[in-house]
Amino acid sequence: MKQKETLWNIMDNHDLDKEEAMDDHVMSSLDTPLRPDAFDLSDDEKIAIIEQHFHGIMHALGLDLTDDSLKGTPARVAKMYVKEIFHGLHPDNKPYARRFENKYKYNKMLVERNITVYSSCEHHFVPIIGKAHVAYIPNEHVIGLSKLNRIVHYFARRPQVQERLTMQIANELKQALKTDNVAVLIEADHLCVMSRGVNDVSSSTITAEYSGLFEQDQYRNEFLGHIRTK
Ligand SMILES: Nc1nc2c(ncn2[C@@H]2O[C@H](COP(=O)(O)OP(=O)(O)OP(=O)(O)O)[C@@H](O)[C@H]2O)c(=O)[nH]1
Ligand SMILES: [Zn+2]
Repeated sequence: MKQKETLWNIMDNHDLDKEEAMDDHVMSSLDTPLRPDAFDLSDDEKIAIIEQHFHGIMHALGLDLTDDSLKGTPARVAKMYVKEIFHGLHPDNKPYARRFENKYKYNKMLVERNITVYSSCEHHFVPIIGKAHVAYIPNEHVIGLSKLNRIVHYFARRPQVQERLTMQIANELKQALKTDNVAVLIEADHLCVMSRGVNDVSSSTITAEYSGLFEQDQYRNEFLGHIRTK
């Protein structure tokens, strides 16, 4: 049972029947790679372990951890990881997007653009900073505007690659809105490209996912037109 609960916990799909989901669940490439025991520890237990390890990293770098300014850093970093920048690893922190009936029968495109993306590159653990633009064409349901931002923020607050972040957001929107008519475009700067390695401060990365009606040029172009308008 413990194992089953854990499998359920790592799933991002809140719409599936729980038992059915547990029976059917196979890790897909869309899932953030997590161990089955990922949620066996409490946040406080995780913070204590990370603090200890980060202390070790700073020590190995030769830093004096008795220094006033440095001594609190391991605890600060640990708390920041668990409670802030990797907050979206835990399904309990997933935003709940209540569906409302599409009473007005609005059947055109809704675009939420320039949603701030603060994420972390899973290869180097440095920031990815950018903007997400999301759109949908409703069927029977709509959700609150802020939930679109919250869904982006939730998936961004994980170690990520931009492609998977894009797909996870698109997938969640499809489930939350009960429609395939979803578009997600992310433009972002990767600090791992800008501040180290290839040291290119002028390049940026664009990823996009289009499904349902957005696979058609007409809708895709309308979406791209909206996000380009100032
Ligand atoms: N596809 C993809 N690659 C990413 C993303 N973020 C970082 N990377 C790349 O992941 C790769 C990791 O490759 P490695 O060769 O193992 O890392 P590295 O030696 O630090 O590579 P350099 O950055 O080229 O110095 C790098 O090319 C990064 O630019 C992302 O969101 N998507
Ligand atoms: Zn990186």
